[in-house]
Amino acid sequence: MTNIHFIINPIAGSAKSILNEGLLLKYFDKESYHIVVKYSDFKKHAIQLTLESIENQAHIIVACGGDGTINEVASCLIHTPIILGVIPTGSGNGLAATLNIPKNIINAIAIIKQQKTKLIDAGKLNDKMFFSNSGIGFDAQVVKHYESSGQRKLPSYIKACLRALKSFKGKGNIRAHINGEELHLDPFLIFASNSNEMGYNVSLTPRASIQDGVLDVLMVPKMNMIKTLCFGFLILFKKHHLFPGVKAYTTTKMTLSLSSQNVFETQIDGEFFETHTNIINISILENALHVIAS
Ligand SMILES: Nc1ncnc2c1ncn2[C@@H]1O[C@H](COP(=O)(O)OP(=O)(O)OP(=O)(O)O)[C@@H](O)[C@H]1O
Repeated sequence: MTNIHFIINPIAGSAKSILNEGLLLKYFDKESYHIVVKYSDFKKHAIQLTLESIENQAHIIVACGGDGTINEVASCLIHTPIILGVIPTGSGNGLAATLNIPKNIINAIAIIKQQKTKLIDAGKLNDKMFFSNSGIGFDAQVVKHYESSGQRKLPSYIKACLRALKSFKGKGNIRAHINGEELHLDPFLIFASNSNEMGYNVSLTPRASIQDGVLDVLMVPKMNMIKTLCFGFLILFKKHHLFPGVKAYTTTKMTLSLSSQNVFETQIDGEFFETHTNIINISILENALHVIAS
C-alpha cells in the first residue's frame, strides 16, 4: 500500500485548476493507495503540511502548484527517502518542464502512478533551498513587481518585466568569488540555475542539468536600455551567453558580497526574498532529492 499525500496550492496559476480530492480519488484506487489530500491556506503553509505528512509516514508527497509550492514541499524532503511528485498547476511551471511532466493534469497523474524516479541536485542560497533557480538583480526585481501585482498570469509577468526594466538601478559594486576567480561587478543579473527552464519555455541556462552536480551561472553586466533589449532578444534564440560582457560558468559554489551593509534582494524559485546579510553563499547539494519524472 503506497501512502501518497497531495498538497494543493489553490491559488497557483489561474486558480482554476480542475484538480481536487474527488478527481484524485478517481485515479488512485483504495486497494493500492492510502491517499491524503491537503490544501495550503497561505504562503509557506505547504511547509507545515509537508512536515505533518512526513510524520504520518508518507511515501510520496505530491506538490500541486508551481515552482513556489514545489520549493516549499521539496525543501522538507532533502536527503530523505520520501519521493516528491509534481502536478503542475502553477503559472510558469519551470521545474515540471525540466522533469518532462506535462501540464495536462490527467497525464501528470499517469506519470506519478508510473513512479519512475530520479535523484536530483538542489541549490542552496544561504539557508534556503532552490530546485530550479535563484538570482539577484533584474530577475529579483521582476519577481518583486510580479508579486505586488497580485496576478499570476503571463501578461502580469510581461508587465512586471517592463516595470523592472524602467525602474532597475542595481546595487553596484558586488564582489563575486567563483571557481577561484574574484570579480568586481555592477550586474544587471547574476543567475544561478539547477534546471534548464525558468517557465513559459524560457531559459537562461539551456545546458543546465538537474543531475550533473553543478550549478550553471550567468553573470550579465549592467547595460544601457538598447543593449538590454538586444540581450533580451537573444534569449529567445538561446544565444544570450554570446552577448559581449556576459559570462557563463558551471560551479559547485559561489559567494557574492556587498561592501556596504546593504542586504540583497533575490528571487528563489520565482519567489522574492530579501537576505538578512550582505553576503550570499550559493552552493549545490548533489543527489539531494528523489523525484518522479517522465
Ligand atoms: N491559499 C493560499 N493563499 C495565498 N497564497 C498561497 C496559498 N497557498 C500557497 N500560497 C503561496 O502562493 C505562492 C505561489 O505559488 P506557486 O509558485 O506554486 O504558483 P505560481 O506562482 O502560479 O507558479 P510558478 O511559480 O510556476 O510561476 C507561493 O508563495 C505559495 O506559498
